[in-house]
Amino acid sequence: MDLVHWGWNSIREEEFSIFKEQGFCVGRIVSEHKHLYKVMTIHGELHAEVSGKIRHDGLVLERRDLFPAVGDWVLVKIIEHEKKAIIHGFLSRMSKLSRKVSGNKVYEQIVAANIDFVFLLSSLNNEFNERRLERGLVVSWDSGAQPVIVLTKADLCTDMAAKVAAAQRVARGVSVHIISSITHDGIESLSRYLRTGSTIALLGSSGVGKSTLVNCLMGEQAQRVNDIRQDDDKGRHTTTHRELMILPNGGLIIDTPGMREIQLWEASDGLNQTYQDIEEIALGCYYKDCLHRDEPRCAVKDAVFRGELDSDRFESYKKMQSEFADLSLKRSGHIRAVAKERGGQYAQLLQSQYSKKKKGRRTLK
Ligand SMILES: Nc1nc2c(ncn2[C@@H]2O[C@H](COP(=O)(O)OP(=O)(O)OP(=O)(O)O)[C@@H](O)[C@H]2O)c(=O)[nH]1
Ligand SMILES: [Zn+2]
Repeated sequence: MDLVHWGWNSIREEEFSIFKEQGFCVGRIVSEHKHLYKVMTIHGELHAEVSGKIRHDGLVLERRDLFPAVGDWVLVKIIEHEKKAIIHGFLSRMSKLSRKVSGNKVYEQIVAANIDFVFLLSSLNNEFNERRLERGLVVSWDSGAQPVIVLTKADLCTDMAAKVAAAQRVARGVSVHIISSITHDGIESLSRYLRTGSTIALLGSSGVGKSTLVNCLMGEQAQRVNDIRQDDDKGRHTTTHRELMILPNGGLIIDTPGMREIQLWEASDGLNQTYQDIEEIALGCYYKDCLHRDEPRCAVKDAVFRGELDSDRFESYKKMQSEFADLSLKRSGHIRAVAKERGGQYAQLLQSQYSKKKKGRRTLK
């Protein structure tokens, strides 16, 4: 098995060399289900579980970021006679698509790691929504990967020009592709991203056509099997299909269930990158830390008033700004609660997990 097709390169090799000396084998997570993994290694695909230490630190210390995600390069020790592997850690993440876990908990859930491009899918039929595209762009930029807007179901669209213009208004420098996975129109234009070893994650609401696009790109090799039941030595458990797949013409694609809902996790570059126009106008606000709400001499509100900035776009920006502020508050509350319940040491660990992402990122102003 040549891992180059799975995204392995000289930078990874260098990082791995020290672990190699320690007897570790390396592999890439191709699927995950309830902390049971499938890992692609030079020996082929193996079932894997995390080590007791990762499980302990991840669950007891609530360090969810220690669990590997689809796309991660993991360090494993292979148990020959059991045909399985134990994951002891992973190589640094070049990018990660994160969201908040559902419910009241304030944990980061990593849905895909080490991605080069996020294909942000939006269908060109009645579900088309500029505001949703904006949210998707914020999340995509925050991942550290390059977003690409893919407008699907072109064959069902009757007002193409208006919708494409709307998408381009939102895109601001991000490439927009118009495709139909049924007629194959526009599919060829995506080939520039599908280079050997480059990883693409698909992001988009249920029904936008993610699986159909995967099938289309996979061509005749398409083998999307639904969840299957498998017997193994430990009894029956559910395994999922592969979520990281190699495309026949090069490139890898990730399609996981976690990519249906676009949920914010942390304010960082994403908001700035998506709303560069607002950031530029805001340079003219009287107060340096203007939130463009009740402050006097606010250039952004003036621009909306003069009709130079779309008010819906501004509202969507403000809404996400509030959501991020709310998340930040919840995280602080959570850290305080953890400190009270378990002591300062655990709280510090949690704090470091939260602040790790902030490093090197621009704040709003
Ligand atoms: N006409 C047309 N239909 C499409 C196209 N792409 C997808 N569809 C249809 O849209 C429906 C949903 O497509 P899926 O590929 O299952 O959507 P999905 O994004 O994977 O949905 P989830 O798995 O729920 O997240 C299916 O009935 C597809 O046949 C397209 O380009 N044109
Ligand atoms: Zn302002």
